[in-house]
Amino acid sequence: MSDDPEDRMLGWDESVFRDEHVFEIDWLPETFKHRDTQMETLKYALRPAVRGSRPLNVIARGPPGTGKTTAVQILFDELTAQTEVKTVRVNCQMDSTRYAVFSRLFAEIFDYEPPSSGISFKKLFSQITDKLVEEDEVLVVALDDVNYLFYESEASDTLYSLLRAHEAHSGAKIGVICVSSDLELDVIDALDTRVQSVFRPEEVYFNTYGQAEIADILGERVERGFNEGVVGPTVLDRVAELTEEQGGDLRVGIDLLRRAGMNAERRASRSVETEDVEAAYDKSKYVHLSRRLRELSDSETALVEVIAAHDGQQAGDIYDAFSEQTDLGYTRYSEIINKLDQLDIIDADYTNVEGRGRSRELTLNYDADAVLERL
Ligand SMILES: Nc1ncnc2c1ncn2[C@@H]1O[C@H](COP(=O)(O)OP(=O)(O)OP(=O)(O)O)[C@@H](O)[C@H]1O
Repeated sequence: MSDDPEDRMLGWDESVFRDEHVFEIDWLPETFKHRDTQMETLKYALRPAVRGSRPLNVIARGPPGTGKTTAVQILFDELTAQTEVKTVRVNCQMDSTRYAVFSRLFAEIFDYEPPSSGISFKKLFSQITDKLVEEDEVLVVALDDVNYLFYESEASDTLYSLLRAHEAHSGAKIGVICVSSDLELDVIDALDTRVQSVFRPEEVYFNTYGQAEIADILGERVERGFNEGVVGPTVLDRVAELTEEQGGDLRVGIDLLRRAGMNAERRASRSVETEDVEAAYDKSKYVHLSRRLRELSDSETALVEVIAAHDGQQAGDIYDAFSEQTDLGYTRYSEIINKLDQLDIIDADYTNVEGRGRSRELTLNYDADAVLERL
């Protein structure tokens, strides 16, 4: 083996990382900086629950990766540890219908799944509310990524049932926190009027972090995640800068740090340099895309694949290619297009086509290879 340190490999027991877990997506930060105002409003809204009353409802909005889920998680952990309030966070990407949301509530409240043979929604609903009344419990439900309920046209029914629970079953006390990262979606406006008349939420906005805030927040991860002196201020600033360029989603920064650390180890270096960050950026900048693609159904994934192969073509022509693979009708096809458009995976803009009137042109918002690699 050569003596050149560049050619050396790090031993198994040598690492730039002190604790790699802090770069995992579900790691809950110990300090939650730059979110005091948002946390105060959330606490204000939830305080009645601690006194045994129905809390205020909340809409928490803001771009991806600005700490909305973390805020809810921290508050829910506190409520569970210190009070009698029951809390459930529903991930609406996974549970995107009213029935699925209530099945999740059932499972969390009873500690076992509802019968797999299926029971009517009415029964599911009344078992949950009966139990809350019986135990005199207040339930706070966070509908995380609530925008997915809108994409499936399930939002109004779901919220209506949750918000009217106290009337339908006298005394059931439920508060709702709607979390949305779709800034183009006006949650209240998009609900049926019957829901609007009972939904007057407090609004909490999670603004994008600035570069200095990003560096400050990521600094904590660096301290906990890397050994001392591995990541210097120049590297941290570059990570913060690139994260801001990608819309300020902290996930990009966290992923960049981890990948840069791995790149440094590959070079057998004990410190992370900006070149390791630059090399990681090509992968890290796609964290949004990976996350969105991961949650798609089989037919949605199939359509993304077809669009990748026919990027920029008209919706009608792409449907011809798509229908060779699936037996979905044009209506469902259009719904999937709308969803992919709302998720920013594609653009579906109307254009005038000679002799055919107005038609939608479907283009991927990302490099086709980057998309296909992640499906
Ligand atoms: N102020 C903060 N301090 C420390 N870590 C943070 C902070 N804000 C966000 N994070 C971290 O950034 C990542 C993304 O945060 P989170 O999931 O809460 O964002 P979000 O706004 O809910 O995103 P989305 O809308 O895409 O679901 C998480 O790993 C979280 O720990």
